[in-house]
Amino acid sequence: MTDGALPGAPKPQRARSFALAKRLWREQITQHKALLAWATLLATITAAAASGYGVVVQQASGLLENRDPSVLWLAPALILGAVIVRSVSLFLQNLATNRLALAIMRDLQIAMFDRLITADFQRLEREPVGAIISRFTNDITMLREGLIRAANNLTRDFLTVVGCLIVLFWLDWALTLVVLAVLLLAGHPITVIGKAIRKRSGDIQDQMGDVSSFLEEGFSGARMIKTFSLEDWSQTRARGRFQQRFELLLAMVAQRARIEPIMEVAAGVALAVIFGFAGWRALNGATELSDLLGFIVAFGVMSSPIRALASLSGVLQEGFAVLDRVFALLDEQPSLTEADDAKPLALTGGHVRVKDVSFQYEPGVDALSHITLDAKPGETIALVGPSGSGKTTLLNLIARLYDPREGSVEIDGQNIAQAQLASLRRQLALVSQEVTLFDDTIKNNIALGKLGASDDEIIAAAKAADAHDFILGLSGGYDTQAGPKGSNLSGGQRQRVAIARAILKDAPILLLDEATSALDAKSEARVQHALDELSRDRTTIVIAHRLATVRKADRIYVLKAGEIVESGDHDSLIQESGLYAQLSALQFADG
Ligand SMILES: Nc1ncnc2c1ncn2[C@@H]1O[C@H](COP(=O)(O)OP(=O)(O)OP(=O)(O)O)[C@@H](O)[C@H]1O
Repeated sequence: MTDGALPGAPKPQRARSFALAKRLWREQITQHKALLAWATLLATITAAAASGYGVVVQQASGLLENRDPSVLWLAPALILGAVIVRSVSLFLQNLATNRLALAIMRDLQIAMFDRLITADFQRLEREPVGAIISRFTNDITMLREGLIRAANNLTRDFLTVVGCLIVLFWLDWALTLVVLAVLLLAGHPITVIGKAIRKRSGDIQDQMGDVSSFLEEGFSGARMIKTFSLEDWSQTRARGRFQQRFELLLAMVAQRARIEPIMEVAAGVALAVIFGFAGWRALNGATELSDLLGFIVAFGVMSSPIRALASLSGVLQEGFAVLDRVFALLDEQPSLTEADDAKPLALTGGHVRVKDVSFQYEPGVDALSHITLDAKPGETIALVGPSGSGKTTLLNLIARLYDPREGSVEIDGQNIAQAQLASLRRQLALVSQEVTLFDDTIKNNIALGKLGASDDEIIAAAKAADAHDFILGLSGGYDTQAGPKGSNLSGGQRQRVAIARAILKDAPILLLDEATSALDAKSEARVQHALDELSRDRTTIVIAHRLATVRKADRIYVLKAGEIVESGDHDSLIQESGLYAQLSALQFADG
């Protein structure tokens, strides 16, 4: 270890920025080679035209000094020529760099979406939806701005500065060295400010994610907030977050605002030096006036891109902070993966066996411990138990949304951890009390059960789910929009649409989380009828809340604190007078 860094220690910021920029270049920017070449060419033309101003002025002044009449047409022509070339190339370059930045943002968004939509369920559950959305909106906007500024400044402005410096050296190398020394002195504080901005920028993006998830939660819980009169409470919470945002952004702006004055002072000092140094030499006859004029014009042209480059360091640091987040997301590895030699699940009847399964969400805390259960083809198995006993977790393990820590889940004798995920999920239909409908037509919502299903198949599924009549009663029939999260439908209607979707899927194994939400008696009867229809001839594992369901079940497993404490049919469990008998007395009292 020559640099004294500890193994595994975070890289210094500069090395990290370099690595991020290199990766962005390799993975994203070079995907658009033609656009990149075009933008660079235009930036070079723009820069050359700008740095040419100094030469034009120097030549024109020389002609004037010699009283050469050609100055009358040559000087304006050269200046106009340079202006026109610069304007046109500036316009085209702006278009090209924006296009490049937008294309990179599009590609990053696609890559982020692909990564997230295929990520583990556990990972998706961990991050609030608002924070995920903020990655696609706020992060990407910041990155786009940074990239456009970088693309413009790093090429055009950097080349302009280089061009001007060449002209300056050509006109007066000694003076140029003095000016450079002044400007380099200003570079140090700007680097320090850039580092501070980078640190804050990461915090700002995290906080934006927090604000977004707060907004998402707040507005999706509008019904609760209104009925509990929680508007004031909500406003207070919102104010706190917006205030925090205000303070974070203000601190950032205060950092950024220091850059301009530093550059202003540096430019002023440089100009003073130019006049002092050059004036002294002009008085001694060592400098021509035309050279001095040319020098001042070239310096003037150079100072605006130098300022832009200085403020760019802040923007770049913000961009790097976001880029860090984006690449960290793209590098996430799913923990739940498909084995290399995974085979499609070959279904013979839909026999589900859970063998000695244990699972933990938090290390050291068993959410499920040594669970063994058996659901033979066509059987209905009921899971019953107090809240938090692990029923939902068990269904999630069967759907392989999580992998068990110990033990295995088998379907028709095949360990699902060794089967191709898509083939496993094809054999399962999950109907949860939390219905997911999209803001699309009812027809399309049902068709998600089997993409490409014919209208006849969709209608048959809706009929079996007892949804056909209510759908026909809607103004647009099957083409009625379900509204955001299905808000145009009633709770019972939403559930029947979800059941129709599961019927259309026609999977041999049904995982059912029975609705506990208060549907009115008529609505509940219809949903129940639809569920009975769905579970016929399928292996059904149901989190049961109704007496009718448990009575009908071939076997009931009673869970308590992640363990199966009793199993058997309704009558035998009642006779045992254990937990089931107690739960049954409480829970199914009405039945
Ligand atoms: N995503 C999670 N992260 C951490 N712990 C979790 C998570 N989901 C559930 N748990 C914990 O695991 C245990 C089992 O939860 P689970 O949701 O499976 O219970 P349940 O029997 O379905 O409860 P309910 O009937 O109330 O829906 C609980 O103690 C719960 O707090």
